[in-house]
Amino acid sequence: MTALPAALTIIPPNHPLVGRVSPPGSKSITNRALLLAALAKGTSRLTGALKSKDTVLMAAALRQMGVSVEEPDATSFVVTSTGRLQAPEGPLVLGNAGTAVRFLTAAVATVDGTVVVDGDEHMRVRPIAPLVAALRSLGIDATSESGCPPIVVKGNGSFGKGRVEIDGGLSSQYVSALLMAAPLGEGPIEIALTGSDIGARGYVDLTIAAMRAFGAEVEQVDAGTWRLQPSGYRSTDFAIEPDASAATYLWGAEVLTGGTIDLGVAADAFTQPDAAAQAVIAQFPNMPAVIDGSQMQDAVPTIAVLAAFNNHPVRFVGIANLRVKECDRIAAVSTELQRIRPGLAEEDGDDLIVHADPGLAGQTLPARIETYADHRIAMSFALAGLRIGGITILDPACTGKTYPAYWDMLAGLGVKLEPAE
Ligand SMILES: O=C(O)C1=C[C@@H](OP(=O)(O)O)[C@@H](O)[C@H](O)C1
Ligand SMILES: C=C(OP(=O)(O)O)C(=O)O
Repeated sequence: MTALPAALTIIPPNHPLVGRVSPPGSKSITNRALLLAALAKGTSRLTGALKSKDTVLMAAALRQMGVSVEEPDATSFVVTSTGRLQAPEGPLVLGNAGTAVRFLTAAVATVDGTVVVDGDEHMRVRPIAPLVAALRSLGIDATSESGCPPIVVKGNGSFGKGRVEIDGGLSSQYVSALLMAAPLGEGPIEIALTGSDIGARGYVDLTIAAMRAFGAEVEQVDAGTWRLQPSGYRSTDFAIEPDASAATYLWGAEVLTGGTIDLGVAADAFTQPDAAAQAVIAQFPNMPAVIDGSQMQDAVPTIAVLAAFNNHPVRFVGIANLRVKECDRIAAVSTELQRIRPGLAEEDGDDLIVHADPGLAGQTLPARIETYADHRIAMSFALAGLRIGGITILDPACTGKTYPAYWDMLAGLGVKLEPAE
């Protein structure tokens, strides 16, 4: 679909969804690899990469800082760098890409000059104060007036040395950001977790794996402490695996329609945390009564929409973090499920309860789903439209953040989509 309409109505298919679909490359790994390649001297070829709003913004920011980022084909980036980022002309404007904003806020401290890291109106309410405080404790002149972007970083060309503490309770991306910048320090840097535990630890594991692939020395001192040597990075060729969060929509479409979709990759071959969702989705329509979403946060909207069709209610716990994603996802999922049918979901503190009703499938319940500029709300509620007639997704183009081909993918599986006002 070239130009997407303001809204799309999904016509429930009268057949199981069957076919072969390759999910796009991982957003998390693509944005790590782009940054690490830019911090390495030489040329790195990244294959299997995601080309979407979040990664295009990261690539553009790196180009602004003097890095050559070429795009020989639809899934590759070729990054050539001196290994240093140069001061950009204007601010780095990064939309609502949490990875780009958080990772670059730390990395630009290695620039000799002033860098403003900014995002759109949604990003400007997503917290970054813990990361700014950690940078300041390393002697870096970083400031954020509101505790959210924009952040002004006045770098002196180095990332400092010594010990830094970080509370990753609101976002694991703060920890990943410090880890990736640390090999550019003046000396060894120790990063220690403090306060609340980090949300999804699997993202830190992804970070460390990517850093090691680019030649960094990362030593795990204990469960919450890492020691980094000032090794810098080595350019390398790097293959990016498909996106596990994107895969959750395909696993969901399969179980909801009784179909078989071949992703070309087994669930246990992913290294991303959201792959854990497959084992839960595979239990549909008898998914557990309590699901801890803390280690598969981006999959929670997918599983919550499936839960509406489960044989019994589901309580999602460990998901407080979802309130500071692209939107408040606990409120959004609850509100939009209730738009389909009042009483279908409720918030209980920071838990989300979905009151399942297997009888929903096959009904027509017209609902215009508000998506809050959040790709995951659009993609997960589209799944409801596979079994309920009358589901209209507003602003379908918002899936471009991580999955621009989402609607084409559904159409390719035989799902009819009708433009709506
Ligand atoms: O490091 C990453 O790539 C990500 C970490 C998670 O965010 P938080 O660490 O902010 O919870 C996740 O929700 C996001 O989509 C990607
Ligand atoms: C939370 C997400 O993105 P980010 O934090 O990278 O903006 C997401 O993709 O679900």
